[in-house]
Amino acid sequence: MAIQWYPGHMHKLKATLKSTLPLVDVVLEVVDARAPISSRNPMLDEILGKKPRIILLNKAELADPNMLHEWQEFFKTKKKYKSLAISAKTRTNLDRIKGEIQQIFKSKEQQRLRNPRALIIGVPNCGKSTIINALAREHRAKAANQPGVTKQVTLYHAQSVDIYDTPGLLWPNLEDQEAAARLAVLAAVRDEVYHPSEAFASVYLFLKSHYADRLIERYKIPLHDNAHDYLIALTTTLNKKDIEATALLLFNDLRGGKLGRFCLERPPYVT
Ligand SMILES: Nc1nc2c(ncn2[C@@H]2O[C@H](COP(=O)(O)OP(=O)(O)OP(=O)(O)O)[C@@H](O)[C@H]2O)c(=O)[nH]1
Repeated sequence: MAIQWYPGHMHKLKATLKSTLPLVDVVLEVVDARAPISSRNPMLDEILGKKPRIILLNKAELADPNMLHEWQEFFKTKKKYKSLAISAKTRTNLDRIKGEIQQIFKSKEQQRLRNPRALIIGVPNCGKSTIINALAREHRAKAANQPGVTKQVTLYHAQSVDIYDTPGLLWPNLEDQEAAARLAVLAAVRDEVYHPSEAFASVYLFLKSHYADRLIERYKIPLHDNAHDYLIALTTTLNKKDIEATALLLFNDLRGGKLGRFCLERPPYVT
């Protein structure tokens, strides 16, 4: 698969975070609730160090509720950060983000002098801008360049919290091909950079073991042992041009909720 890691990005990420982290009280790390590990950059742990962090499992309204619950339990066991399942689209749990930020900020001396400051970070398409818009509503204001902060960072004054945005800064760990495939299915990487049939092959067994009934109900054909045979059969049934077109159609059905709420991975300790 042609999904690749871009080496220059880590250097830029480290440099930008080095100048921005001292300015903020908390980091909001946004992940996709349907693949919370694949949509994280594992090096972020090391770079963020001890900075208080809240992991936002966004797009929760699209995620399989049972698996989402497993993920929430998983993140609860991690002492390093808090976690919240949210939906920027349906505005679920957005007030709790501000509540959690304020709790972290409470221990700071400056609390009466200024708003808490949060840095929002996450891989492309995880929903950062939508979250900022939803949090800020009519109070949103984009500030000019901040001294000492690279141009990569923008400050928004939301109501009762200031949010630093980092567009295009964090890239997923695309060296892990399985994780990259999940991101491809979730539209977190551009369609041109991968072969849909290969991405589908990576998620097929997971879909087959957890969502077989939904696939059968929607496409009315039995599941096959391997992804390739299944795609060939489905291509004939749906009268598509080739298996790439069929895999893309399937992704669009998944992304559009036509196969119901789903996740593409479970916490490591769940078998
Ligand atoms: N269903 C659903 N869609 C969401 C949610 N949050 C964001 N989206 C959608 O996800 C897509 C990406 O959202 P953005 O806010 O642009 O994501 P971003 O992280 O700022 O993306 P980059 O600018 O690429 O870094 C958009 O189509 C949003 O409408 C959510 O909670 N639920």
